[in-house]
Amino acid sequence: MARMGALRLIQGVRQGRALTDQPGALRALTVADQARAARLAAETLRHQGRADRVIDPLVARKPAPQIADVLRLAVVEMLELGAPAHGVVGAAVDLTRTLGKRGQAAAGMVNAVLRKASGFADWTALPPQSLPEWLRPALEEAYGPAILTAIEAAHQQGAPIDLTLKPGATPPPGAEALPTGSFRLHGPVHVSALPGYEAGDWWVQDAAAALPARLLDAQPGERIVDLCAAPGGKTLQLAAAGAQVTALDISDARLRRVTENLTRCRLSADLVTADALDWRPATAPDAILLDAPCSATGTIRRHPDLPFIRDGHGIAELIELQAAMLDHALSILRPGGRLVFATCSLIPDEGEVQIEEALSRHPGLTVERPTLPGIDPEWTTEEGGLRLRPDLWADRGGMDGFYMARLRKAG
Ligand SMILES: C[S@@+](CC[C@H](N)C(=O)[O-])C[C@H]1O[C@@H](n2cnc3c(N)ncnc32)[C@H](O)[C@@H]1O
Repeated sequence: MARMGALRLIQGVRQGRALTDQPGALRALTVADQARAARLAAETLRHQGRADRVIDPLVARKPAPQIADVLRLAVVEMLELGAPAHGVVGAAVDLTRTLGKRGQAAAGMVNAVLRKASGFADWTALPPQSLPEWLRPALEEAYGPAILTAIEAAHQQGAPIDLTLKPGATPPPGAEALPTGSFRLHGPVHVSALPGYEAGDWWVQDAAAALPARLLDAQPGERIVDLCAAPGGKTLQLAAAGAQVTALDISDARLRRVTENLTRCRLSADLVTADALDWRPATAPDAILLDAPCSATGTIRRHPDLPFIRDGHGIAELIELQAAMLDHALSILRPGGRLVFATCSLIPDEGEVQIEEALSRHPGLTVERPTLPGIDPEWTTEEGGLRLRPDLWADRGGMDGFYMARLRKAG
């Protein structure tokens, strides 16, 4: 059942739907099978390029798309996840037979190909899944071929679970303390069963995603606006620091997640559903966090479906939206106040270039260079921002791609 569920999820991705946005695909499965299906689908997409390198020389002609995905699922299950070949091959043949006439006809081929594939010896030596053509050239230009390859290798590794702790809270047993203040859990974890979850002592947040709020350095009693707040990881950090937080988002549904997170963590903030492009507070805030909507290309290691469901369209509009949000945010900030701009993107036009252009549009605006614990000076950029990439901290399990900069408005 889990394999059928995984195949359905992958078919959804082929039609442009995110893995996490297919509520119907796994409805008939047990909770355990849903988890297995989701993992199998994600790992198959993460390793699709390598699976194809194993399969392509073994097939006489290109299989139909659904059959190709059955082959990929089985190859990844055997060679990456270490499942015994006998069971996987049999299940893949059965699954193929359920796929109508074309499936009935392909069952023998699937059996033969997978039997051969199960003996493939050099799986770990195969190059990782390449980034798609809509993204690869921009990243190659920005970082060069060696870093691009390291980024692709980091995507293949996936992502551990990082936690941000409330001040004074204790991390769950076995969590590794990271230099920037987050804690990291290695291996499969059932997050809501861990000590401290019910008490709201911590929340899940990638170590890189925790840095924009640290860079803002909220002080107790300060009025701070989190302009794109949902689901609320950064709102929780600002509220935990004792600031008076207004958490704004355009999506009511997403703001409900912020409420749930605040409630679990026994923290509070004022929630506002509004468009960050025209909302004006009654009193100018001391500081603003602008975690702007972006291409999310820094999160591919967590979302291996992203390269397949996007095609690069819409990025130019996002870049315009980010600049407009930045201008409006500066207009509502008090004179002398600070603003952290952040995006979980690897594309410089959504990061470094936004800040360079904002500086030229706003005379008197300055960048304050980051001086946070655990930050490598090499991560600081020319204009004074922080560029984080998935290949950094490779020996520790990487981090999400992010850009952030702290701006100071003229007094
Ligand atoms: C990158 S996410 C924010 C993540 C959040 N800061 C966190 O740490 O959990 C971007 C958010 O911007 C919101 N958004 C998009 N356009 C917006 C707009 N015009 N005004 C306000 N929020 C907007 C989206 O609904 C989304 O929740």
